[in-house]
Amino acid sequence: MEIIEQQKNWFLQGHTRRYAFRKRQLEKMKRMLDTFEAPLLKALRYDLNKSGFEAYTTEIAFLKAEIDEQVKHLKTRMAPEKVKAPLTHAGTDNYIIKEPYGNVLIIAPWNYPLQLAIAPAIGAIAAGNTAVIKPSEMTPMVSWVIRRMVEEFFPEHILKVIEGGKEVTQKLLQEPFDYIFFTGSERVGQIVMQKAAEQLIPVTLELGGKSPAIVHKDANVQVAARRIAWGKLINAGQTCIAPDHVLVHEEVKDSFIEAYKEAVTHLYSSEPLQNEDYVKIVNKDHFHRIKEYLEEGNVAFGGETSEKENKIAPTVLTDVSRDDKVMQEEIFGPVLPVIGYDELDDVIRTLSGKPKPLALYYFGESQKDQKLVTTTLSFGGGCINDTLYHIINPHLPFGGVGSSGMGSYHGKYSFSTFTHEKSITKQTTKFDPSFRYKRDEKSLKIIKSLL
Ligand SMILES: NC(=O)c1ccc[n+]([C@@H]2O[C@H](COP(=O)([O-])OP(=O)(O)OC[C@H]3O[C@@H](n4cnc5c(N)ncnc54)[C@H](O)[C@@H]3O)[C@@H](O)[C@H]2O)c1
Repeated sequence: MEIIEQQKNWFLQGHTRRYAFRKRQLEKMKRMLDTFEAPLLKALRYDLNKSGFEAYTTEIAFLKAEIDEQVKHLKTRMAPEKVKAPLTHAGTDNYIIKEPYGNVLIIAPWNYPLQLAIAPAIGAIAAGNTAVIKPSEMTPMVSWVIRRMVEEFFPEHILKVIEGGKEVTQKLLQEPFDYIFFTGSERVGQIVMQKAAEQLIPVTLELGGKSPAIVHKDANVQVAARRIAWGKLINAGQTCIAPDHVLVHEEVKDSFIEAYKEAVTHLYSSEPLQNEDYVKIVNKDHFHRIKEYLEEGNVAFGGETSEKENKIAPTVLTDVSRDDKVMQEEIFGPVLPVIGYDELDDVIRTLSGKPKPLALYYFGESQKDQKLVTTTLSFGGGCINDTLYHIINPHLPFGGVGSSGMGSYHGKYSFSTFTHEKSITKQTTKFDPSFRYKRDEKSLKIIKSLL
């Protein structure tokens, strides 16, 4: 593809290695977001019915904060890093060169269509790469605005947006990119990794999964319900780290459901489907997929749907079984199965046997139990007594593990994701210790003592 050749050639000329260049591009990105704020908000409303508040806080503000963070630390992150050396290396200098990979491919999903297309690009550009972004075809208006704004602010040999569906992505996956950053489903993540393997292209995979919330008997149930409702219902549950289902101690199960209902009413009124800021389900296929889950359990509250608007009310399902689809698939919608348990150890045992989720949320006051859950179970990241908040801290790496992904980003982790750390030992020519050239007893003794 011609554009990839252009980006590669331009990269090889060395422009992106300079601090001033990178800083300028990041500042330009921020101006781009400012200039296109109104069309972006409109497009997010059109594709997903995101309110101005939700669209700004979860997409635009997030990106601006990420740009500021990268600019603030850019010089330090770019600089070669001096490291220590063992005595065998007396006289040497040892350092790591922060080398950009080159030409990066970013593939984005539809649920935070702006944030998840641009956040990796911020990291890629900060680290000195050129990039091609493939936004999601499922949110066509947002993708169109992303393409238009990037075209207006960036020459295509630095940053280029290519719109299209899976055929376009598959074509792109045949190109000799130097790095692939994919956000999306586990199924497509496997395809991307297989294609990348053919050319041994390094990848980051930001995938999904069923992220559980655990509410133990010593939890502040009101607070837990409010924070779970908030994290579940932002974007109508179409969030990769949304709590997928709740495992709640039997002693507090009823009070949790009651408190969750109150929290939902407080957030979206008693008729959420009438709330004009309540996010819609992205398309009819997903609408029907989620609606079918309602048949699988007992609707404790909610359950209303509007096919005309593609909306599903916040719903609590009880009496689901582990074989139900709702407990097998990533829900990615506002339906919350609530499952009771008696022993925390049983919960840990059950979760240990499942694929590693992208997030896990534990609610409970005992520090011993908090430690037990967070250190025994493997998951991408999460919170104690909250949901989603870990993703907003740029000092924490964000990413999955196992089936929920590999690699991480945000803040310094974005910079290092798009950077090859090249190790250099600079040897002195002032002396040349002879022990390394000889194979006698004395040399061996010296080497042993130095090591
Ligand atoms: N870990 C994260 O940060 C994160 C963030 C958001 C969403 N997700 C996950 O993404 C999923 C939802 O997003 P989605 O439905 O857009 O994901 P998806 O995997 O269907 O699509 C993601 C991208 O891959 C492309 N694609 C789709 N099918 C393809 C194919 N057969 N070959 C090549 N490319 C293909 C799409 O065009 C899109 O750009 C959920 O599983 C969610 O958990 C993860």
